[in-house]
Amino acid sequence: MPSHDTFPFLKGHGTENDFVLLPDPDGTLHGDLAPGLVAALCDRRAGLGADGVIRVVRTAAYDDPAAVAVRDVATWFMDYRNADGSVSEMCGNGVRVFARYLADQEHVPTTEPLRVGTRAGVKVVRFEDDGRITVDMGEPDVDGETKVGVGERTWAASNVGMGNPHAVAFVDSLDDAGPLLEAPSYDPQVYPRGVNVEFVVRRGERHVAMRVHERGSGETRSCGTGACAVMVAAAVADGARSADAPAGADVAYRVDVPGGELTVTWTAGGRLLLTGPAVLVASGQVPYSFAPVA
Ligand SMILES: N[C@@H](CCC[C@H](N)C(=O)O)C(=O)O
Repeated sequence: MPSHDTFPFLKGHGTENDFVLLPDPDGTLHGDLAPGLVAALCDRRAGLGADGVIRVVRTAAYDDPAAVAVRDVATWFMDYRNADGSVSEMCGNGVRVFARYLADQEHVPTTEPLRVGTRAGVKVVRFEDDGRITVDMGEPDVDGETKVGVGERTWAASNVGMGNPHAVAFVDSLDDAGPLLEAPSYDPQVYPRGVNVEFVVRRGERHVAMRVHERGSGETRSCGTGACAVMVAAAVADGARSADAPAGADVAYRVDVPGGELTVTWTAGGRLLLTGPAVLVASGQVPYSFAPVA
């Protein structure tokens, strides 16, 4: 039962990339959203368990420059935090779950495009007739080759920016990267703020499968920005699109992740559209006494 001793939460996921949502329309939780609280909420044994926390706040109620900058065009801002409490610019699965929350709980219309503020700019969301959600993820930043490693093994990787950083490595088998209990190694000069690393195999024509180790969260069951980065690396490697001259016909890839299936379309105009499911699974109240003191 809601009370001033508790704050509300919801739990949701997109292809099993799971999130704790904290409805905070008036921005009253901001001061309390310390990294320690985020990490405690995401703890799978002692907390609610999640890959990240998404605070749902009105742009008008948040003084982050990214929210202030988009107040004229977006009512809502996705304040995304990784499971370790760190801040990220963007989350492709999270923004679909965020949109699902707004539709179900805040009654935003699903018949027209929804503009969501994020630290990577405004994302336009469309609700599909089949229940899936499509997000215009913008134009990728394709920035050459780098290297990633796990233990003794290293792989060439494509550096693809999706608002957040990604390194995409094609491997012979998804098992090659091992259990991914630790973050893969990467070049800190290329990625001074860390990186999300995707391992990819081909499954067929315009069909790939991936695993991901997410910056700040470890191995997860899916990553929407990661699926976009993987699609871009695959389309460029296949000659389906060129990194330098992305204009052409729309190209769509199916991207399998451990938690399901995503579709990424690289439009003729050079933008990436990410389509996939988004569900809310639970809601409840967290006692303020749960919050760690430090
Ligand atoms: N799972 C997300 C990405 C979340 C942020 C990422 N870990 C980062 O630090 O950049 C997605 O679906 O895109």
